[in-house]
Amino acid sequence: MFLEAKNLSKHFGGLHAVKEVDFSVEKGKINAIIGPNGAGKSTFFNVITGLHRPSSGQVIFKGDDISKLPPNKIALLGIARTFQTTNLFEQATVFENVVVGHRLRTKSNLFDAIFRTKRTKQEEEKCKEKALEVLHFVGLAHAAERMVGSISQEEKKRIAFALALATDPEIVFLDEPTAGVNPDETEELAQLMQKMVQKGITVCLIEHKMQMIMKLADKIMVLNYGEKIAEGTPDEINNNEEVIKAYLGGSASA
Ligand SMILES: Nc1ncnc2c1ncn2[C@@H]1O[C@H](COP(=O)(O)OP(=O)(O)OP(=O)(O)O)[C@@H](O)[C@H]1O
Repeated sequence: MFLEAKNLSKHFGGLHAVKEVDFSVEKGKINAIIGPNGAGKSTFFNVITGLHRPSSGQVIFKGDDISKLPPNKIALLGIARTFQTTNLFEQATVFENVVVGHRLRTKSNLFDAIFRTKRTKQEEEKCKEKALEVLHFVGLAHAAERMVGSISQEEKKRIAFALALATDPEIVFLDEPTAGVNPDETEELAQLMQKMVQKGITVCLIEHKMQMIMKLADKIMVLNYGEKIAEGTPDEINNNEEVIKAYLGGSASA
């Protein structure tokens, strides 16, 4: 098993945001989590990526229980994530925003930094190379020196992907990666996710855009009031009575 949630729950006081969810992320595939607003999707991501400790249950990555590890340790294992609202530095360049991603993999300490040791210089070079590589991958190399404040929403989404990729992940968790962009841009970001999978990275995303997710995902889990109500291929989800009742017939947006 690659990455697996086992009987995972997260409570906030009396509120069961995630309730006894079993889910395994398929390696090398596009895995999607859908569900109405407040269904627990982001909380599920937060528990898996270490932002929240689970109330009960486990997260197993390549055989090890990672449910009590802090986010930086989880990221070091090769699990990256993006957020719904990407917190980028608007007054810095695209390059400067992305270069920090790979610092996760560096070992320089305060001493190295103060005395600009060989190790620091080599590691800084590596971070710069990595930033250029991932900006190229996401199609933003030409915009490297532009200020983030002056670029489009779609380009900001690409920066979020680049930042996650700069950590050298095996799996990326993308929280609504196409929110706030138009249909053509949505299609381009979907292609970028496919390109990530072709590169050997496993993708797990939260998405509200149903048409897009039905075309893109290999596997879908549906959450409703914190509980998994269905799991399967897009076809299986499309034809699932409980899903239609809880979600597709209700607040879904195209
Ligand atoms: N830190 C928190 N403290 C208290 N309650 C929270 C916290 N985070 C989330 N919740 C609650 O948990 C429930 C699930 O929220 P969550 O954000 O995970 O849902 P979601 O499916 O991602 O929703 P959306 O699609 O609107 O982003 C909601 O009722 C929310 O108000």
